[in-house]
Amino acid sequence: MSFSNMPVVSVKDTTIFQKQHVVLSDVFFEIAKGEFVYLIGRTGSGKSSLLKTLYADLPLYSGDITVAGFQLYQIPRKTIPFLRRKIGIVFQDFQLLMDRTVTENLLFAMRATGWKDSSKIKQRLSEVLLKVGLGAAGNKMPHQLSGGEQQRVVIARALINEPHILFADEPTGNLDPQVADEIMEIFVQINRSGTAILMATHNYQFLEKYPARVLKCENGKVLDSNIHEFDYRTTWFY
Ligand SMILES: Nc1ncnc2c1ncn2[C@@H]1O[C@H](COP(=O)(O)OP(=O)(O)OP(=O)(O)O)[C@@H](O)[C@H]1O
Repeated sequence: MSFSNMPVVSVKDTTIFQKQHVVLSDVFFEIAKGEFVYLIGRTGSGKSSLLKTLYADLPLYSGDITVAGFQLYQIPRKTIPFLRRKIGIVFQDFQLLMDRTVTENLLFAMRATGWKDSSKIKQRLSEVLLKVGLGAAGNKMPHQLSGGEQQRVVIARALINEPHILFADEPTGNLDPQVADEIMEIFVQINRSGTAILMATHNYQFLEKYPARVLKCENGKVLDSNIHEFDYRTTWFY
């Protein structure tokens, strides 16, 4: 298989742990380049633990995971920043530096990931801000922005290095429904331009409005709508 056909995420025979506690076992799935996949399941079912393992925030003790070409089993600590440059991460809580402007927040992430050329930095800054509909907000402080706008900045930050995949952990969990919808629309646009997305969500309206493959954490396993038949609506309680 040539590298260009390789899945962006490949998980084989993996166990997901929180400390010594097994959260998920026998996990197998792949995510193709440019694919959009939802991650659902009741609270405590293991969605965040799975995502954290995929972006190497939790160690992989058992199984075989490759993300954006990086093997995660025993990945050296010094390699993790290079993995993180190939992926984007968006959380529910916005995690911006509150004492810095939007531009400074993005610059901080760019410098941390090796950007040096000031004209390229300027160009990429305006590209990512435009992508999230914040072309004019560069000089604002986070507290001058709404929750939805702050989340847009986080998405812009996650896009800086043209990630192969975005991992989003309930990215609209703190937003009201209208704003959540606008943020979801941004993810859809990002996906249409070729970036794979794995999004944990409790918002089943997204699944109805933007149908896509679903991975579901349930009873310590991960079910895959490509393989298993399940109706997410009848089990959507948490
Ligand atoms: N830091 C931690 N230390 C120990 N156990 C943890 C930790 N974080 C989560 N867990 C446990 O791991 C299991 C899975 O939790 P996880 O946060 O992955 O679920 P989740 O599906 O993302 O839930 P939610 O929808 O509420 O975000 C739960 O039993 C939880 O109590």
